[in-house]
Amino acid sequence: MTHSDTTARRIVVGAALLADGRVLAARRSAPAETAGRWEFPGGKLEQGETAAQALVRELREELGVEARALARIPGAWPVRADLELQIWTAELLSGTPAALQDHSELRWLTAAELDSVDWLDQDRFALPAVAALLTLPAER
Ligand SMILES: Nc1nc2c([nH]c(=O)n2[C@H]2C[C@H](O)[C@@H](COP(=O)(O)OP(=O)(O)OP(=O)(O)O)O2)c(=O)[nH]1
Repeated sequence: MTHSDTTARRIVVGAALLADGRVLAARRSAPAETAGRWEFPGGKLEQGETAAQALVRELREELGVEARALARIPGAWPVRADLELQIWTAELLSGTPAALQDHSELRWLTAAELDSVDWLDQDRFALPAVAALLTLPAER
């Protein structure tokens, strides 16, 4: 292990919350540099937390829902020198998402609508994978 491994980036997990062939996009309300841009709701992992646990906690805090992480979308994208974005698909267990904290608007987007909002730069890398998931035929 090198020195840079031991000072590894912190991880921010974004949730691609899927329901009825749509994914939830959230418009950030702060800070000024990113306000108005769209993202997958989520946040930084806290000490000792897995990405799946952080996702559940953040969606509870930010959207007021109970959700479950499903699978990680392959890839990791640098947000800053000390922070990298990972995106997981997730499903709603209960509740209706509301912009309680950190967001000014929520939208459920189909694959065709994914390009209709101004995503944060790093999130754009994950959009083709999200679009592919949204266009899969239903399992049954
Ligand atoms: N949550 C989230 N953050 C993203 C995404 N894409 C992206 O570049 N980011 C950036 C924005 C922020 O610089 C950082 C996450 O910060 P955050 O403010 O959501 O984290 P947090 O809820 O844990 O808040 P805090 O500890 O800083 O108070 O990652 C994304 O899809 N979701």
